[in-house]
Amino acid sequence: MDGKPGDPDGLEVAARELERGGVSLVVGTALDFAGVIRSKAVPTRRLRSFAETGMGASPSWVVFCVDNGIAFTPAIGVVGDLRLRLDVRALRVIGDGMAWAPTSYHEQDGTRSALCARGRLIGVERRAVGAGLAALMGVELEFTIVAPDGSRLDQGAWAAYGMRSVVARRAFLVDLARTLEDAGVGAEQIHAEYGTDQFEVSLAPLPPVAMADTAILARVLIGLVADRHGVAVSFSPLPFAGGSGNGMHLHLSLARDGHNLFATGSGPYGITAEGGAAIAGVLDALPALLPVYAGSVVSSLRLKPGSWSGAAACWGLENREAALRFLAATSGNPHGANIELKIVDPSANLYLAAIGLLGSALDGIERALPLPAEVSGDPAQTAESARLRLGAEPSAALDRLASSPLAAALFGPDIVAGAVAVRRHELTTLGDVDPEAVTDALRLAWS
Ligand SMILES: NC(=O)CC[C@H](N)C(=O)O
Repeated sequence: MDGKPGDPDGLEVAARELERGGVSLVVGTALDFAGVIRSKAVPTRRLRSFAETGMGASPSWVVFCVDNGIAFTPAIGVVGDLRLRLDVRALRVIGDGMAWAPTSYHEQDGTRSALCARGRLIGVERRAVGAGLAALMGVELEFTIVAPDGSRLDQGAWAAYGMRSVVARRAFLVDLARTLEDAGVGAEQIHAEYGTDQFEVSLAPLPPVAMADTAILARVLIGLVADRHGVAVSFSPLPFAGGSGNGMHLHLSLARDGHNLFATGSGPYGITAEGGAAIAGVLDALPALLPVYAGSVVSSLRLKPGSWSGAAACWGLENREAALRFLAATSGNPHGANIELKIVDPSANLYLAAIGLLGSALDGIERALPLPAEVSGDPAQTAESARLRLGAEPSAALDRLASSPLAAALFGPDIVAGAVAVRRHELTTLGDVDPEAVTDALRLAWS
């Protein structure tokens, strides 16, 4: 759209254009630390106000929990008011009379809030640029179609990656493809996954903030289209106990002066010294950052060996059991060499997860860490499999996040305390509940 922040007349003009185009409601989304998409909406006439003044939101918005409880911390209480400001540069018309844009949290004096995960990711992206690195990130969104009440749909038509699965859900998929195209999301694939009624939408690589914004838009649209077809979607990391998990795998490529750090060096598969250091940094930080990537009470149920969720703290070429799958530069890989963090799931706050991945890669480069040994087979079969295992002790992982100097540097102490508090709330309220009951309770929590 034409209106730019600081161009008030432009925003007034843009609002009138949107109204003429049938847009009556402008919705801004914000992710809380539990990974739930929260929103504020205004009549289109109020576009400028949403972008410039922002709409009020209590600081507690960032620590809302999956059950809508609030995990207060010493710094995040009932007093105070933040302003949610719409980033109109990312605004898209999404149909059904609505337009959407991401928001950032600001203080009342206009400065960006220390609790704003999106603002922090903007900072980390700038840090990469300042270090002479071009970072691109891609994301894969897995989800499961369910009945509106969260129960299973008819399963008779399902085959893993099956053509008959596509035929059975074609009305939804065709509408989804068109809706994603109309909103400019840039989906690269829309396909049936392994689990019953599980699908995946993968998005083209973008700079980190744009990637996270676009992924949230895609999730909103997937839910909107599902609703049009009388179904719902589960973005739970494990919708049904004993079934297939939903990942939100994050890809990262890094280039210096146009040279891909994972393809133009003399290490294995062409990995450069800096590329190896980036891989080492990401792996080194994994134990501490795990709750940022896959921290919900159902995430630990997904992170099991043999589920392609990458539950082992290692890397390997095309290794789907490794937390970091390495994708080499080949003619079959149009986006070039990159690393895929497979442990990330849809309960993550994607801004925080992107900060973790990019920030720990930059940390590895700054410390010039050596590339760790590759694990080329199934990590569960190696002698050190117990040491590599991720996700087994969620409470200990929260302690590691709370005391991690890297996490404090990347996210700031207030975000770390808030992120730990929402996950502790889940462990306290649902940690002892059996897998059937907890997957039932949270099936639609991230929808
Ligand atoms: N194709 C795949 O890689 C499946 C991934 C798996 N669904 C997960 O939980 O991450």
